[in-house]
Parts: sequence; structure tokens; C-alpha cells
Amino acid sequence: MFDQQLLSIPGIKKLIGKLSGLAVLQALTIVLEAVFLARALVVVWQREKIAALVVPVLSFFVFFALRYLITRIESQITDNFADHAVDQLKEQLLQQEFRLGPRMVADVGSGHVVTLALEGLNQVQNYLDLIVLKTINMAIIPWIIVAYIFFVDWLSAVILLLMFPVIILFMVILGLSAKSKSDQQYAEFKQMANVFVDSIRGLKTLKLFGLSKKYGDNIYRVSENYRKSTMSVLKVALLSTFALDFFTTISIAIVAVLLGQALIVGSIGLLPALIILILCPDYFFPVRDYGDDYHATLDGKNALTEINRILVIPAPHSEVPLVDFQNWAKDSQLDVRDLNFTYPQADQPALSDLNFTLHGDSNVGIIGKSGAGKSTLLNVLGGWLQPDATEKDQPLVVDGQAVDSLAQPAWQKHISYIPQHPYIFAGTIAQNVAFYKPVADKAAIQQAVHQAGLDKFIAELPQGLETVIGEGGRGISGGQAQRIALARALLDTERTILLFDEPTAHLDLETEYELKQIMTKVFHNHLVFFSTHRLHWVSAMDYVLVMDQGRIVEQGTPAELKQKNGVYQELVNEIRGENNAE
Ligand SMILES: Nc1ncnc2c1ncn2[C@@H]1O[C@H](COP(=O)(O)OP(=O)(O)OP(=O)(O)O)[C@@H](O)[C@H]1O
Repeated sequence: MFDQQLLSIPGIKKLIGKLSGLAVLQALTIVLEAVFLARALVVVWQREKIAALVVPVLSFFVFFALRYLITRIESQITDNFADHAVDQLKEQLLQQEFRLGPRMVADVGSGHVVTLALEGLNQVQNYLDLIVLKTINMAIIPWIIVAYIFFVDWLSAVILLLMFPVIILFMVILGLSAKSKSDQQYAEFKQMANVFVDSIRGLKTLKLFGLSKKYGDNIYRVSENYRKSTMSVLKVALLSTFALDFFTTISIAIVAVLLGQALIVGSIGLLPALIILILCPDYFFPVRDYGDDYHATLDGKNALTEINRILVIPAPHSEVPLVDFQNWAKDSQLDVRDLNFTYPQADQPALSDLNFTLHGDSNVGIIGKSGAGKSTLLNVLGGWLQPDATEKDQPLVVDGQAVDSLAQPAWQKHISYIPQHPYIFAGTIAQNVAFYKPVADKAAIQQAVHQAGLDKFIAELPQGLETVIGEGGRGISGGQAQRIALARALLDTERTILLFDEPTAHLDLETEYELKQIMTKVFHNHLVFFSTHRLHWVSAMDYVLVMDQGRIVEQGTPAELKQKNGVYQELVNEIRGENNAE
């Protein structure tokens, strides 16, 4: 019944210990509260003097207050624990996102990553808040109460004990049904989040192609599925609450009737009979409380399972650390030797036997048709994918140090990655530019903005660098987003290695031309890897890797490639042909 994955949360055992102690205390206060309340009632029933009421009534209020105090302490402790655990999970999830890099979003789905990081963590918090405390109360309080009842009247205790497994059995049956419905609901939720975020992202394209209505219907259908599965979870939840209430009421009624009969025949006194009757609802309360909230916490349980699944995705890591690497310098050298990479579950390698050597501030173009392996190579160079293990020499050599992968903090802290759609978050232009270096001063930001050719754009804005862009802010064009990404890379002068993944693929030729003027200036004092379909970039490179089906089929300077009249030239001819055909 106890979710095993909870045991892996740091501090949970201590929490269980504290809550168990408090549950024992709470059970004792419940018993004493019932004893004194019953005494007060007996005093009133037997019309004794008012003074005889003082001790039981005062004692009742003391234990009543104590019980309330204990429940407050319990919820305070669990709240603190849940807050802390969720903060840690958030931190771990973020770190894992950084470790896995751009491929995580591709693997998990961008919508799902967003909903997990926001709503999912809230659901986990709610789950931790409720489930640990309620499970412990259910595991401790009823047994102390029934043990006490056993000493007062063993028959009532036996009836209460007999009803417990029946209730648990129903809870398990309904719980299993709720679990399978909740799993389905969570799958629908994931799908809805991914479809929704992807549709929002592609809204402009959908509108241009007149497909927005069709996608609207698609979103409606996915949301309907989610609504229906939510309703079926709620139906089971209601049924379960009804079943719990029904069985507990029947049990209390049976005990009450038997106690009534015993009172009539005089085999039990009024005081013990009243104590048992008052304790009966408290005996069942923890199990009802657990059952009532069980369904409400299932989405939190699913979110926790999903977060744990992401946390254990093996992040690329290096067995051989890169030591003594300060930064990429003019005399640095990178050798790639017989490098292979295979995606998990793929039958063929996405990169096969790659070999090349680079020096200093090389500007390396990576070209090839779609699916040739350009992005995969960039991900390996960024350390987000780990080359296949080899029995021969290590596949990467940085400044003479052979390593198995570039998942090395010493390497990665010098990298800037600029994809086709750089992420612009809701904030000012200055905050967006200072993304890699939040402590940068204004002069440095202005300098980076100037180098990235953003002066004119910013001068036209009334609030300049303080203009809010991104979600809810001023819209910016694709070219401006690229320039902001470039300014980001330039601001952190420690980041001397720039990885560009088709940065201009979506821009019109005029914007691309303007951006090219800026970018080529930036290239000369960085190590640049530039993946592109657009071959005019080749003239701005001093080395080119031509890829096809995961292999480097040609490499050399642009002049050498032209002279060879080989695959590169074929590609140029092919693209010219396509352009002419258009
Ligand atoms: N996550 C993945 N799992 C399995 N195979 C993948 C994955 N990502 C890419 N591939 C496969 O690896 C190969 C290389 O893909 P990659 O994205 O590197 O090509 P690319 O040259 O960058 O293509 P494009 O120009 O279209 O972006 C392709 O066959 C692709 O189907």
C-alpha cells in the first residue's frame, strides 16, 4: 500500500519516525478525550452535582486541544517536508535537463517537460502532503483504539476488527480500478500537454497553411479524451467514498445495537458503552480519510513516477575526466578518431567512423542532407550524447588528452549552443542577453548587444534594453531572436566554442544575409561548428565536413572540396538544380 518510490526521498525515514510518534500520541489523546466525554455524559445522565462535571469536562477540552495541536504539528511537519522535497526534485529535474541537453525535450516531449516542471511538481507536493501522514495514521491509530476497546468490551473490538478487512478489501478493489483509470488519465494528460504546446508553437505555420481550424479540432478531441478519463476517475472516487461511508456506518450501527442490547441486559455499564460508541467513528476515521484522498493524490503519484523516470535517464558522463583543460585557445587541438554513435534502440549507428582534426579558432561547416547526422554530431561535440564505447583508443582527444566523451564540465562551460529557434524567455532584453552570465554589468551587455548588431533595434524601443520580450512581452522576429542568442554567447567571453544548429534555416534570405555579416565577424576568435543546409555559408568556413548517412564522406577547406569535384560538388549541383526547378 505504501508507495515504494517514496522511500527514496531523502529525509522520509525521519519523517515517518516523527509522524509515527505523533500518531501514537494522537491515538492516546483520542482515547482519553472519549473517556472524559463519556464520563461527563454519565454525570449528566445520572444527574450528579454540577461540580462533578468540572474534571471530566476540563479534561475533555485539554485532550481535545492536545489532539488538535498534534494534528497541526503533523501537518506542519509534512508541509515542510513536502516543500523541501519538491524544491530538491525541481533542482534535480533542472540539473538533469542541463545534463541531457536539447535531446531531453526531444525524448520526453516539450509540453510534457513544461507541465511536469510546473503542474507535475505541484501534484507531487500535494501527494507528499497527504499520503505519508494519512498512511501512517491509518497504520497506527485504529489499532491503539481497538486495543483499548478490547479491554473494555472484547466483543465490540472483535466486530470492529472483522469489519476492517472488508473495508480494506473494497478499498483495494476500487483502488486498483482507480489506479488503472488514473494511469490512463495521466497518459491523456501527457498527450494533451504535448499536443497543446506543439500546436501553440506551430500556430503561425498552421495559420499560414490554413490548418489552424483542423488543429483546433484536434486539440478539442485530445482535451475531450482527457475530460472523459478524468470523469471516470472521479466516478470511481465517488463510488469508493460511498462504499467506505456505507461500511463504516453499518459497522458502527452493528456495534451500537449490540451495545444497546448489552446495556438492557446489564452486561455492560453505561460508561464503557459510551466510550466505545464515541471511539467507533475515530476507529474508522483514518481509513476513511486515506480512502477519500487516495484518488486525489494519484496524479501526484504518477507525476513522481514520471519525474523519477526522467531522473534515471542515463545522462552522458565521462569515465575519463578531462583534466588540465583551461579553455579552448589558439593552439588547442581536437582530434576525433573512429567515433561512432548509436541511439538507444536504433539498429544502426547514426554516426559511423568519424575522423577529423581541428586547430585553434577553426570555423567548421557541417553540411549534408536531412538525416545525414549533423545535429547528432553537434550533440556529441556539446557532450549531450556519449559516443559508443570502444575497445580501441578513446574517440576524442582534446589538447592531447584522450577522453571517451565531451560530457565534461571543463569543456561544457566553454560552450554556447545556438539552435534554429533560440529560447527567449519572458524578461527584459538585458536579462535575456545575460542568460549565461546573470551578473554581467550593463556596459558589458551593451557591448555584446552592439557586437550582435542589435543597436538599431534597441534604439527604436522606448525602454531600450529594459523592454520586456518573450511570452507576454513585445514580439520579436526570428532574426532578432538569433541576434539575442548571439549576444548571449558573446557576453560570456569564457564561452569560446560556438555550436550553431541550422540557425538561419527559417529566415528569409535578406535577414540571413544581414545576420551573416554579424556572425562572420564573431566567428574569427571562436571555435565554431556550424551545421547548415544552406551552402553559401561554406565560403565563411575554413574547414568543411560533408556528411551522408552518418559518415563524413568528404572533408577539407572549401577550396579543396571544390577542386575535388566530389560529393560536395554533387550537393551544390543538386541544390542548384532544386533552386532552378523552383
Ligand atoms: N532520438 C533519436 N533516436 C533515434 N534516432 C534518431 C534520433 N534523433 C535522430 N535520429 C536519427 O539519426 C539520424 C541523424 O539524425 P540528425 O538529426 O542528426 O540528422 P540531421 O543531419 O541533423 O538532419 P536535419 O538536417 O533534418 O536536422 C537520422 O537517421 C535520424 O532519424
